[in-house]
Amino acid sequence: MSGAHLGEWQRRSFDISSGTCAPEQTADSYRAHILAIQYAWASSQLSQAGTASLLRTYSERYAAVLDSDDPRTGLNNYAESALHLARSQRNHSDKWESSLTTVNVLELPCVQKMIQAGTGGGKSLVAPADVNITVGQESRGSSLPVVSSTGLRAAEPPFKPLGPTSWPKAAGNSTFSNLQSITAERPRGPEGFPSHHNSSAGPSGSAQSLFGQHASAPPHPNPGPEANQSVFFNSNPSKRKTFYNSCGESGRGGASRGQDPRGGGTNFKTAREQFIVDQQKKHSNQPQRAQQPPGMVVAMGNATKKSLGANRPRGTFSKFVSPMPRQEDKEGGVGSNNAQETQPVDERLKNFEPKIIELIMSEIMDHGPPVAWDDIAGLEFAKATIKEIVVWPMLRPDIFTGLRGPPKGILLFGPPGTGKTLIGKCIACQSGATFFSISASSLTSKWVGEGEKMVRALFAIARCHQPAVIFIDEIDSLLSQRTDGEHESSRRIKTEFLVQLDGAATSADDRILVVGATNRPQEIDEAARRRLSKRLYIPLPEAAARRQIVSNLMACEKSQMEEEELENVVTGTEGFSGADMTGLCREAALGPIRSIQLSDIATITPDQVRPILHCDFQEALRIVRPSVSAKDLELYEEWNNTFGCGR
Ligand SMILES: Nc1ncnc2c1ncn2[C@@H]1O[C@H](COP(=O)(O)OP(=O)(O)OP(=O)(O)O)[C@@H](O)[C@H]1O
Ligand SMILES: [Mg+2]
Repeated sequence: MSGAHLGEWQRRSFDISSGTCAPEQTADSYRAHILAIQYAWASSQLSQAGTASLLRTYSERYAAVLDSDDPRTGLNNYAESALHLARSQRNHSDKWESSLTTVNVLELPCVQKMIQAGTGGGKSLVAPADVNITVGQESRGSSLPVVSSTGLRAAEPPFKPLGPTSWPKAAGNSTFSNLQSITAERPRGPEGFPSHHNSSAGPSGSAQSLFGQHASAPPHPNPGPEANQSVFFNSNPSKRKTFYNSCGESGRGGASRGQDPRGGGTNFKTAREQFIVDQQKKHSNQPQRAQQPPGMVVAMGNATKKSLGANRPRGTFSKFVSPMPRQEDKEGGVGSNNAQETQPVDERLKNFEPKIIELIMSEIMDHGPPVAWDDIAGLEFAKATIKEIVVWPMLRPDIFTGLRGPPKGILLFGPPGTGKTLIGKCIACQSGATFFSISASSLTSKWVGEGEKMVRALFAIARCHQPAVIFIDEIDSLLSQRTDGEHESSRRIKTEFLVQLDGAATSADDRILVVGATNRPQEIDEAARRRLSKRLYIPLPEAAARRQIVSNLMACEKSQMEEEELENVVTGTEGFSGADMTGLCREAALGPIRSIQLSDIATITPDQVRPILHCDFQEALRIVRPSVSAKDLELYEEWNNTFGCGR
């Protein structure tokens, strides 16, 4: 042996004999030893005699560790699994009596029918395709069909009195197939499936295993009492119980186990099946977490709105769900297990850390109250453009192809409080696309150093859930001009974002739209500006829009205002943003409360509160001022004239 091998050998021996190893480590070391010996022999480094002697020594030591039932020195895992197997064996002392008798089998209408068919020229009752079934063998010296271990016993030919000649010529398999097919086609009911059909097939002896496997019929996905009425009428209660247990478990755990034709040995389960069964038993009494919370899928025409984060709904309207995985989820509870099985992780996401995918998913917008286009006052041009480039292409991708293809990036810019975020919410509700709402600050600050991974994962997930809209509020903080002094990590995020945007823009097949919103369009990097090719100005609301905002808000309150009074409010709010208008209405709504005597405030009923009047608005107008200055407006107008896509 070379010096290197010898050194390794000695180190392992020392590891084992040092006495500080856990039994698992000792067993591992011995296993490694044995492998090394085999390897050395295979590469002619050890003689055969030496190999045999070493193997014997180490195999014995290895076995001693495995078999010892002292938990400090041994694993005893063989015993554990053997005991487990022994425990799960079915009870053979469970007496079984067949209720099949010669007489009652012959009385079966299906048998009668078959006999008639047989005597009537051997015409088969079923189409040949239906007869392609696995059935028992023919008993020697007789043309009677018999089922071997899974059905009628060969030792007791049940139709003896008739004699072989009374049976149709179609011997063996097809004859019995007829019996099976007829039985399967008969209407189910007590007389259709009498208790005669008792089986020795063991716990999994469902109707199908009783008669062999029907190849042309798919297995019942959820074998239940209805699908297995032959057992329902089994006279032996403990047999029935065993059957139902096995059926229930196979229905949930292993898809086809209930139809296992192996008969007696079907109690065997793989470790995974056993685990699932154990988990089901454990959780069967616990309320299951809703698989699909309300609002998770909203059908929009022929498109579907998937809210991926809806597994953990947020917002004031939803129940609090802890962000920490629940114990049963950790344990691989039934719900989570099923969910994992039914929603396999997309191939394209396999290179991303689950933590990052989870973070992106949890960032996906929870819509809260739905926003309709009519809820957005004014902004007619922006709304029409967005409908044209977002909603319709999402709904009719077949029409919006080639030059009509929608842009891959939109920028909504304008003064604060003009409804940019509101438009984002509306797109979420109305487009029928998977909507990702990520605030730029969460990408830049929350996971320092993870930012570019997040961006990559975000686009990868969006690609898996097309059509998708990625809405990035305050996009200026993500895509501001790159400067020399900026932090390396934010520069990397920007670069990654631009790369991804380019990818989304260049791939014709991808239906991913990035919508950015900002009130600082000047700060956006020129490369990003180019990629957000449709730049829509969201201006301050015009008079009609301001009127609509006030009317909409007052419609929900008790108010009394004449048309001229409303007009007066509208003219008095020139330069107000949508948010300012909302603020004004809130202030005015407090007017009636302020007019209540302090002594009455504790006792007054809601209907005794007077309606909101014009004077309340006049009062409110003294307090609420517009938040956007004329100078700011000029900047927006200028930027719009230079880079905007509006009229
Ligand atoms: N056009 C509008 N129609 C109806 N309500 C509006 C409109 N614009 C603004 N609002 C009201 O103002 C609130 C704030 O609007 P929003 O958050 O969309 O503004 P924003 O443009 O995103 O502002 P910021 O640039 O500061 O983020 C909305 O919740 C809504 O109540
Ligand atoms: Mg906003």
